Amino acid sequence: MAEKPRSLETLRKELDQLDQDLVGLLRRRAAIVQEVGRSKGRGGRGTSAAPGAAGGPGNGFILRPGREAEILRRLAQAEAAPLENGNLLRIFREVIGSLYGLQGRVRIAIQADGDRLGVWDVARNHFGASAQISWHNDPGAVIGAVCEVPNCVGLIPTPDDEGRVYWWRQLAATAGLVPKVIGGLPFYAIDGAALPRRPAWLMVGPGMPDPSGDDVSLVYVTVELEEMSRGRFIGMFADAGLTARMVTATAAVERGSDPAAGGPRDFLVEIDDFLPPDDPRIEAFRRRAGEAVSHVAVIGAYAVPLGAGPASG
Ligand SMILES: C=C(O[C@@H]1C=C(C(=O)O)C=C[C@H]1O)C(=O)O
Repeated sequence: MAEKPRSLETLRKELDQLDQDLVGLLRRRAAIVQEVGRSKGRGGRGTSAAPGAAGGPGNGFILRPGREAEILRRLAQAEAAPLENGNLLRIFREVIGSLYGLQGRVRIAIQADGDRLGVWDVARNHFGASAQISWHNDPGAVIGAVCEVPNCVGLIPTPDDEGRVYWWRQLAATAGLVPKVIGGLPFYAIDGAALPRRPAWLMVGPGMPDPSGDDVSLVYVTVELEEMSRGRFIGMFADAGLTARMVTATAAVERGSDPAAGGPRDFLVEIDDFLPPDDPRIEAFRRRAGEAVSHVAVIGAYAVPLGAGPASG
């Protein structure tokens, strides 16, 4: 005999009970997040990050995109049907974002001088509806906010060959508080669409990020040779055991020299792997390049977005 369909009243009672159960689980999660916050405040990092990681050891920077990427990757594998996976991820992003406040106040500084709607959506889908967003006209202002405002994360469009604002050079400075790239957005797509491997926006924070297990590092190099083809440059990384791709390079004119005269240029490359600043392969690259390069610096890393296609270029 077929089971008698349950009445609307019974089904709703069951939903009410499940909602109560979910609240109980969220309360438990919130209590643990508070404890993590206290541990960071005591100087514990609560993560297995490299020295010099986000905020510097003991600084207690709240937001750890590497750890969050790990969480989301695990959830993306969870059996959620009939709930769609993108919606599950969105719910958990809201859970994570709404609990930041238990550790302290997180702020998001975004560089957007034109259309704000797209990046607003990206930021809200990631940091949640309670995200405190401020807008800035140029990357320098975003980097300034990251340096001055506690627990502030910057969002700046990923550099490309079109851009003529070389803000990423600031991340290779050798003195003072030097912000680093700590992640990229969007990290997931609610509708399950394929995301580009190189995210459209870079997250900037006050120190090196935590590794997430599948990362791309960004490396800054000043090239002294006038004649340095991109191919030869990338080949020197390969000789050091690193898979590098060119992101962009400064124009000679930006460096205040005569473009016709050539001269040193700053290159931004990305490398498949998480590179701590003292990775021996960076030292190997430096030795291999010799006098051709004068300054090499890891300026951060981002977690490869969920479901991103293979690297190109
Ligand atoms: C709880 C932590 O702080 C933040 C909140 C997280 C969470 O809610 O799971 C994860 C990483 C951090 O951005 C942590 O560092 O583990």
